[in-house]
Amino acid sequence: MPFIAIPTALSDVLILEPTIWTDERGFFFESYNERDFFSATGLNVHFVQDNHSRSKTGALRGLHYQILHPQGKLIRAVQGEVFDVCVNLKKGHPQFGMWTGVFLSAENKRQLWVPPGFAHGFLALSNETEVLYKTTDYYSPANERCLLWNDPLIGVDWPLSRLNGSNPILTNKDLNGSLLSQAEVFD
Ligand SMILES: Cc1cn([C@H]2C[C@H](O)[C@@H](COP(=O)(O)OP(=O)(O)O[C@H]3O[C@@H](C)C(=O)[C@@H](O)[C@H]3O)O2)c(=O)[nH]c1=O
Repeated sequence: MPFIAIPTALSDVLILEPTIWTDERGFFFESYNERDFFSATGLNVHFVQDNHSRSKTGALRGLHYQILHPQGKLIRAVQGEVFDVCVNLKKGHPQFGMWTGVFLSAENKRQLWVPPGFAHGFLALSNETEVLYKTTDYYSPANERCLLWNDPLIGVDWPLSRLNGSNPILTNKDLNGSLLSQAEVFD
């Protein structure tokens, strides 16, 4: 099996762990394979966009989602490490408002599958952290929404102790995210 799917605390959110082939030259692995993704998840997804961002230690991006054009995301770090978080925003779902977080790093090569219907964000834990992710729908600025990263009602346990006393670095958009109680969510 080229990769294994590991469940998380949130239903439908999966950690994918690839098989790594190493030899004297270095390593090789299939970072994405549509057929194996289907075998492991039962999902027939179609990715239409790849994104790549670089972040400094302490950069916190999120928690983002798109209404009307929700995106499923397959996320991995190719340099450094992130704490990657998602929050279930499906109205009426038993896990509505619940979060899970996973460390993704260039070293562990883990990927996180975040289905449509979730807000997503990450905290960079090393300088020059590079994150790549595939999305199932296109960027749609008009539908972009931001959930407040530190909404006490959600209570994400960000590993801020890893920042050695510094505050997370956030954009104005992210500093002004909505509280869950006021956020637009998915029907
Ligand atoms: C997300 C995105 C941004 N942009 C542009 C808009 C803006 O000028 C610039 C930076 O955008 P942002 O500040 O929104 O980038 P960022 O904060 O990295 O946004 C991303 O955060 C993570 C957590 C996600 O889950 C993504 O879906 C996305 O929302 O890039 C695109 O052209 N296409 C895109 O798909």
